[in-house]
Amino acid sequence: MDFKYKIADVAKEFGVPAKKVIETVSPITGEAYKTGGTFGEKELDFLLETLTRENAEESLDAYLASGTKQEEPKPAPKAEAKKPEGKKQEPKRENRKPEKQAEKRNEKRVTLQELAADTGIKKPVAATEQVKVNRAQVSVDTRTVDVNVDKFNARYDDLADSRNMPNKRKNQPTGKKEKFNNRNNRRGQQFGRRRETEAERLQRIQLEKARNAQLKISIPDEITVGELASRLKQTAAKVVAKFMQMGEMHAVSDVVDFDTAALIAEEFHAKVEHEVHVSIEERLFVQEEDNAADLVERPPVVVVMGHVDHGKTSILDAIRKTNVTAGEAGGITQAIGAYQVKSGDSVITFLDTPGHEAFTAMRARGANMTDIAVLVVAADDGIMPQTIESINHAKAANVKLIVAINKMDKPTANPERVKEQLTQYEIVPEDWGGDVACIPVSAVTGMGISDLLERIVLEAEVMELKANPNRRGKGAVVEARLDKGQGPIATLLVQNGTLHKGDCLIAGTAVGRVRTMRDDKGREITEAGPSTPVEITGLTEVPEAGELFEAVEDEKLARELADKRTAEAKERQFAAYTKVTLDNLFDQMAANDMKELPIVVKADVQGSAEAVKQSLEKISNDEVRVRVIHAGVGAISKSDVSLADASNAIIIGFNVRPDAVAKAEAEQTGVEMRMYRVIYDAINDVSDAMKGMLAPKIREVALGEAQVRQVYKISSVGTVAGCRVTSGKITRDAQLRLVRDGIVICEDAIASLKRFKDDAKEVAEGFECGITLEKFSDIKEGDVFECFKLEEYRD
Ligand SMILES: Nc1nc2c(ncn2[C@@H]2O[C@H](COP(=O)(O)OP(=O)(O)OP(=O)(O)O)[C@@H](O)[C@H]2O)c(=O)[nH]1
Repeated sequence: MDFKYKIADVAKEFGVPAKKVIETVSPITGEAYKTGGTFGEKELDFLLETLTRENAEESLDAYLASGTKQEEPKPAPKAEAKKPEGKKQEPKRENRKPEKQAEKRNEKRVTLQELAADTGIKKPVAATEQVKVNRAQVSVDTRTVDVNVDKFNARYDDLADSRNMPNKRKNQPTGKKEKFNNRNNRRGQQFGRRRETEAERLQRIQLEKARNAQLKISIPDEITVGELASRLKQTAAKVVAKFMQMGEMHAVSDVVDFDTAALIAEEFHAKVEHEVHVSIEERLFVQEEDNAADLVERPPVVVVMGHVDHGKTSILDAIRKTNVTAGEAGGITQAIGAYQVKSGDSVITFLDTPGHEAFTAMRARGANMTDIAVLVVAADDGIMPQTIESINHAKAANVKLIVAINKMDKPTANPERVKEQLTQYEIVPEDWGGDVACIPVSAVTGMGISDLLERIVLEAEVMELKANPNRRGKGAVVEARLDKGQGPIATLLVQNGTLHKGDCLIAGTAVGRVRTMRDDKGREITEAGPSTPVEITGLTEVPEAGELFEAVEDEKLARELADKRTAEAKERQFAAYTKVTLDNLFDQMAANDMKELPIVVKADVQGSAEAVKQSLEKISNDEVRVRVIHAGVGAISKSDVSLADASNAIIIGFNVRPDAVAKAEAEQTGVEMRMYRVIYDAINDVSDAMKGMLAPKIREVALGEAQVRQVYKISSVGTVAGCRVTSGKITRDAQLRLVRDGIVICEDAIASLKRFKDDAKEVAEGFECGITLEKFSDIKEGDVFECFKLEEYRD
């Protein structure tokens, strides 16, 4: 910024006539000035320079010595020190010793151009005009104090680097004139004050910091000692020492819980906050439990199971028909995989997914939709393998069981036999003193169907099934498909809350807004309460049956969660999902606090299945209870694998093999299947696994075969078999099995293996060798040596 100064003011301040100011400046700049006019900084600088030189002291020593001179008012500028030019030169001069100054005080003629260049004035001036300047003498004449230099120099003060100031003062010669000192003192005080203020300010800030900066740290549920130390801004050693003072020994890598860490942190006077990690799920889904006051009764959700051809579909049809005749509007146009029927004033929701496979497959995905399972048993057929499976699947899911003894219209119907058979599977009918309702029905004649419905309603009342309709809808996907026109269509069962048209929901990795919503009769509806099955469109992709869904407020967050789930699913594909296996049982017991080992047993005959089941259940110990959730006969099927998958069980096969589908399913789901031929081995393995001592499996690796061509008896060595290696190789450290006419005679180790007279490590195919065995000597010509080694392996 270019400052303008009034010439009259400048003259006044410098104590010289305005005319002199003009006369001094004008020759250099070449401009004409008026007394009442103004000029800029450069002119002022030049004026200062000239006046300073004119009033310069001959000798600084003399000047310093002349104490009285200080009183003499001199019309010299004294603000020079603050002018840029003066600033540039003054420190040089001040730093010089007086002698040096004297040496250098040679007068020198400086041309006006030089001076102008010095002062930064570019305007050409007459070369002849010369000003007598003594450069070495450029000094601050501080004797005149009348000049109000601050007026001109305030901006320099502001710009002045306070760091330079102390030096400046330090370099000031002592014994200056009083006024000089005074002014300097004043300035010194001024700067001193500023510095003091700065120091005070820093001190104050530090004090404040110390006071307020009581360290605030957040500690998660668990934290390592090292991490705690770093959050406390302490060394780990100090924190460990603090633990020791409190009577706890911890290493830096040890993990301590929140309470312990908080105690230590408080010892360091830190303020502790509990660090809570909020997952997307926690932010997205309603976390509060429903208030008891908000809960209202909801219809029971029922599924029908049973052996093939015992009449599941027929019963469901009969139920629907009963309902239609009862005047249900909308007719029989049941469009979706779940529907509601009325029994009296009550409503029952049926899942139209007959069979325990679908039921368990859904359960495997986390959906526990069913409250009651109707077990259909044909009165003429009695309990069949799939009936047993159904019983076990229902038990594993902990659902209420009602038995429908079907085909009662048939003359061969024998309900009593069915009841009797049921007791073998711990299902005791009511009329035999148990708690399981057995309702005789006929899907063909419709007999007993209403009794069955009434019974379902009764059981539901006892179960006090309740839900809160005044919350965002959540539930499970019953089934889903892709429609060419409408995109993904999903049948959902609302389990709690109310789902509205337009709601945003997430089901597994599928997100979207409910575009259309239809009930089980195909009617458009706008909202669906608890236990209501609906068919919706609007999802981005087809969710899997059994997937849980929930309506959410934040669609963006829901999409984020869907992405996260997709990524997790991919990760799971790569990292094998750790299912319980006998190999990892012990670790899983420790890590997951396992209290129960569920097992599915399959055997060749019922007798062995029962025997295996009982023997296994007996080996329960204090930590883990072995529970056989299903013991069946026949090859291991897909249904067994899905049951094991849903219940995190292992499968034990006794004299049976898995079928191809089950094998593939087990591989995919990571369900362990172990096959045994001896019950004792199965029992041993399970009990060893429970103790964490499961021996590794051992298999035989065939190395080669050799045929005995000749037998020599040598007194000092024993029996030597002269052999020819017919396949593979014979190695010195391997085991040998002696086979004679297809019968294994013995297994032994090789005592010596020689090629001619030399010891050999191994002999390859086509070569001859001499073999002696460690124990067995009755070797005969024509015997075959099978060479093998045993190898440990894990599945
Ligand atoms: N007599 C008589 N026959 C019945 C009754 N219920 C079902 N059936 C017959 O039994 C056969 C099988 O019935 P479904 O309803 O298909 O049996 P399901 O259990 O659903 O069979 P899957 O779907 O193959 O598992 C059909 O031929 C029915 O007509 C009944 O109460 N009485």
